Parts: sequence; structure tokens; C-alpha cells
Amino acid sequence: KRHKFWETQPVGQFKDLGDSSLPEGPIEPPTPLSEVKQEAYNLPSQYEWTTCDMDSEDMCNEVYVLLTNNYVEDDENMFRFNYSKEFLRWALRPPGFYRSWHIGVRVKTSKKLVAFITGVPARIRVRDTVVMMAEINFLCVHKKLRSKRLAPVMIKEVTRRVHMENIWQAAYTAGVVLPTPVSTCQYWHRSLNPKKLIDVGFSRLGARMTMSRTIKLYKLPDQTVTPGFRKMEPHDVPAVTRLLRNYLKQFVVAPDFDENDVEHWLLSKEGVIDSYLVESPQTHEITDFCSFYTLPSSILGNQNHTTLKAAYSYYNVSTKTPLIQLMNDALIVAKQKDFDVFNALDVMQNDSFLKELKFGPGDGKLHYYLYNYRTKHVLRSSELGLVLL
Ligand SMILES: CCCCCCCCCCCCCC(=O)CSCCNC(=O)CCNC(=O)[C@H](O)C(C)(C)COP(=O)(O)OP(=O)(O)OC[C@H]1O[C@@H](n2cnc3c(N)ncnc32)[C@H](O)[C@@H]1OP(=O)(O)O
Ligand SMILES: CCOC(=O)c1cnc2ccc(OC)cc2c1SCCC#N
Repeated sequence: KRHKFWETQPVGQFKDLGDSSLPEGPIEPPTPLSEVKQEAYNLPSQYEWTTCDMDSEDMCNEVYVLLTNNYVEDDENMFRFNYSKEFLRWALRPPGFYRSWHIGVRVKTSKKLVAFITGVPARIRVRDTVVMMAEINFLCVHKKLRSKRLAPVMIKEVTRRVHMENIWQAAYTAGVVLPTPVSTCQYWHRSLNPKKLIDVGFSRLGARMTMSRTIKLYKLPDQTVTPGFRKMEPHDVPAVTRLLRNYLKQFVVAPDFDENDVEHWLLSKEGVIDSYLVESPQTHEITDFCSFYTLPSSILGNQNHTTLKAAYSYYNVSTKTPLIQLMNDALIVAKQKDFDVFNALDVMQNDSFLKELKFGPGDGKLHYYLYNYRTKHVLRSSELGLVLL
């Protein structure tokens, strides 16, 4: 497949696969800041760049509406991600964020927002090297403006703005295969509301299974079972940071979270992120942690249901409680909160609980990418300690 744009970019190229003489690390050196292009890339004449201030209710709403109608759908067009405004504000304003990296494209005449791309700064460790990167996300072009090569311009513009902050690497995920994945993961789904998943056509009644038998199969206890299992609170940030930093050391690629990052990314926020921990009733030590984020999806073309309430496994650490028991408690809490499905990638040690907790494999893959950073080998999904939103 010809990748006319991606072949021009400092990313692993398919032709280089297998060439193990190429060293791990940056593909191109930084450019002197004085040589970074100062002016924005040219858009087709009827469009203009805009910076989307997510603090502004109106702008945040415009972004929400664009994504709600034009963002990612599954291959069968059954679902479309429906990130909430609160989620977008959370995802786009971590410590050290740049408003200039929240980039929109408007129609000059109508001022309608028709495209969007974002970056947020993140310290990402690759093996023993911590690299300042931009996490790129929410790339979206309105359905009516597709296949006009707008995406490469959006990507070059966010690259330019990231370069202006003296950052030269990026991390991103996509369901499409581009040059060249550092790793490829699989989605897994655990039904919490099997009747709804069957109604919308995602799941099907198993052979020789009745609906009541299926509901019984996925039934969960009303209460969590682990002693000391509770919601994370602000005063837990130092202990959770220690626990998480130590746990993430085992993975080849992982965020280098400090206390500020943990406070932003992992403290519970109603309807956005839920985080729990196990505090030993005897020693009051924090021994385990689990978290999931809330990402609903619009259900496309169904008479009885409009929204799928989905929880997505985020970061989980088990040092005393068996991971299977910890994650079963996460399922129990998600069911209590009326989620329809609990999704997880086969990253980190998730493979150890997926089948036993009755997750089923999805048909979608998620490819992980680094920009301007080569890894010696393609990584196994269990070597990934990074979850992007
Ligand atoms: C140092 C800092 C560096 C920062 C930047 C790092 C890199 C960040 C990269 C971005 C990371 C985003 C991560 C992220 O947001 C998470 S992945 C979600 C992406 N968004 C969607 O799928 C929403 C629905 N689809 C659309 O809005 C459009 O189809 C999009 C906008 C996706 C493409 O618009 P279009 O109208 O359908 O297509 P053209 O404009 O005609 O352009 C075609 C070219 O775009 C390439 N393409 C298609 N999908 C892509 C994707 N998901 N990543 C990268 N490239 C993608 C494609 O291969 C082709 O290039 P090629 O000819 O070389 O093959
Ligand atoms: C019921 C299981 O599927 C999903 O939860 C779901 C929901 N919405 C989507 C929107 C766009 C979409 O595009 C790839 C996929 C989904 C999926 S499956 C992959 C995400 C996970 N887990």
C-alpha cells in the first residue's frame, strides 16, 4: 500500500522492518528552534485554523458536537465513540498542557468547526530512556470533507506546534495500520448487560443458550469481595504514585507519572474516571489499585437503544490481592454503576484475567505508534504499559 504522506515522515517504514542494524531511538535529530516553521501550514482557501479553548463552554461544545457526529466508528458502523465534554476537558488539560495544541479547522464563511486534532505533553519511558512526547488524539475530519488529504495537513500542523515547544517525539494509537506499529493489541469485552448487547446486535445468544441462562452466566455479586477495597481519595496520591511507578517499571513503554500526573489522570472524576484501591485493614498499607474510564458510544441505527455505557480498563496494579480478584471487584463496581460493558486491551498483565473473567475477544485491533522514535523490535502487547484515551 502506498502511504504518500507517511513515507515522508520520520516513522519506522515498512521497508525497514527486519533491519535490526537500525538503532533504537530518535529517527531524526531536533531542529534548531529558530529553524522551526513559524507560520501555520496552508489550508485550502475556504478554511482557517482555530485554537479550541476547552475552558470555553461554547468551544468545548463545538468540539463535542463535531466528535459526536464524525469521530471513530467500528467497522460495522454499529457504534460511534461519544466522548463527553467533561471527559474531553479532562483528557486535554493535564499538567503542562498547551492550548495551542488543541487545533481546529473552521469554514471561513460559516465559522463551522469541521476538523480537529490535539496533543498533550507526556513523559514516556521507552526501556531506560524517558522521552518528552506529545500524545496525539481526537484527529477528526467532518464526514463531508473526507479523502481530501486534510489529515496530513492537520498532522503537519500539530507537529509544527509541538516542535515549537522543543518536543520531537509523539505517541498515538489507531485502528488503522500505518507505518509502522510498535505493537498491536486486541480489545476484549466483558458483558455486564448481556440483554442490551444482544438487542443492539453486538452479541448473539450462544447455541443452546436462552436469554435467562445468558443473563445468569454474566451475573456478578452485588458487593465487592476484597477487604479494604475503596475509592481512591486525594490523600492517597503519594502512595498510589509509588505503587504505580514501581509496577510500570516492568514494561518496555510506559508513562513516567509523577504525583501531579497521578492526581490528574487517576483521581476519581464523576462520569469520567473511577479509581479504587485496597488499603490493608491491618497495616493501612495501599497494596493494590484499579481504574477504568467512562467512554459512552452512540448506538447507530437501533430503535430501542441510543447509547452504550462502556467502561474501559485504565491502569491496574496488584501486589497483594490476586489481579483476577481485583478486576472482578472492578467489574462489580462497574455493574453497580450501570455500565453495559467493561472493555480492556490485552496490554500489561491483562491477559491473565481476560478469559477467566468472561471477557470475549473483540474483532477490532488497536495499533500503537511512536513518531520519530524507532524501537529495536515490534513489542508484544504485554510489554506495553501505556493506555491512551
Ligand atoms: C513530534 C510531534 C509529532 C505529532 C504528530 C504525530 C503523528 C500523529 C498522527 C495522527 C494520530 C491520530 C491519532 C488519533 O486521533 C486516534 S485514531 C482516530 C482517528 N480518527 C478517526 O478515525 C475519526 C473518523 N475518521 C476521520 O475523521 C478521518 O477519516 C481521518 C481524519 C482519520 C482521516 O481523514 P481522511 O479524510 O479519511 O483522509 P485524508 O485526509 O484524505 O488523508 C489520508 C491520509 O491520512 C492517513 N490517515 C488516515 N487515518 C489516520 C489516522 N487515524 N492516523 C494517522 N493518519 C491517518 C492515511 O493513511 C493517509 O495517509 P497515507 O497516504 O500516507 O497513507
Ligand atoms: C460492546 C463492545 O464494543 C464497544 O464497547 C465499542 C463501543 N464503541 C465503539 C466505537 C467505535 C469503535 O471503533 C473502532 C469501536 C467501538 C467499540 S469496540 C472497540 C472499543 C473497545 N473495546
